[in-house]
Amino acid sequence: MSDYGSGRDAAAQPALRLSGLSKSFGKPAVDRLDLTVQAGEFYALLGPNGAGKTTTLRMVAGLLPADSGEIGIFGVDARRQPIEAKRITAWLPDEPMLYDKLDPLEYLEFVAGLWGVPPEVAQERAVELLHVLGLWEQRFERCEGFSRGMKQKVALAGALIHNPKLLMLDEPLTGLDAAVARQVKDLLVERVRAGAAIVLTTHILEVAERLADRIGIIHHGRLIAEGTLGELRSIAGERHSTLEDVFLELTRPDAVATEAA
Ligand SMILES: Nc1ncnc2c1ncn2[C@@H]1O[C@H](COP(=O)(O)OP(=O)(O)OP(=O)(O)O)[C@@H](O)[C@H]1O
Repeated sequence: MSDYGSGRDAAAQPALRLSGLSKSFGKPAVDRLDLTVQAGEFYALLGPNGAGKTTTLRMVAGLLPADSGEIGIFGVDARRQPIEAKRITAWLPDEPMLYDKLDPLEYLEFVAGLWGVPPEVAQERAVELLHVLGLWEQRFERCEGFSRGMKQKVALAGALIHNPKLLMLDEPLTGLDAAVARQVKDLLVERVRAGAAIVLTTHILEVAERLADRIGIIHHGRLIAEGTLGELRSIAGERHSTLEDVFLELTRPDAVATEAA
């Protein structure tokens, strides 16, 4: 059974449904974006620099007000019920901020407190996350002395401490060495298997190719293609065999928008 099921209504709803989501900073950054991700699905959101990925994730996480459109998270209207939506959503920014004077255990205790997680539950989850992410030995060391990858793992643990059902992860694997990246990937796959949904942005196309159930390509704030790797290959044309080929074909400046646009 799913670890995340909380009644029939939540189970029947997509984990994330964006409809006509828009945000402009003078010019459109996200432009009438429609996107649906199901529970138990690993979704990779790809796009060139400045395509609108981070802006999209920040709106879903409730950190940036949308200009228009709808954001549904397991049936919760995130624009009208932001607190309820945040309770079930994790947000990992591309450059996470930690409280450097805290050690990982203290940090997780602090974050769990913000979410109102009961201390005994928080303690159990913190122990598990620190073990899974290979941070147990460093649990009493201040984060200020940590490498970037270690800080990234502490931030990820913090993002997961309230057992969110939807994980919005902005470049979670960038800059991690192979061993650390493997730990993080394994943890994410395990969460998806347990019924959570993940939306992950990455410029590492191999990550999307290997992990994602579906891939969306965003360009100029619009979803220009979406599907499994096989489906994207047929959209781009059969001669494009790798995701890199497909991505470069679909996002080249003179490419014609596809059916997903
Ligand atoms: N706070 C802001 N103020 C003004 N413009 C912004 C702001 N945030 C994003 N933008 C603009 O919105 C567009 C989309 O940016 P966004 O950060 O969402 O892209 P991205 O796909 O995440 O890019 P990258 O892959 O480089 O991280 C860009 O043109 C960017 O300059």
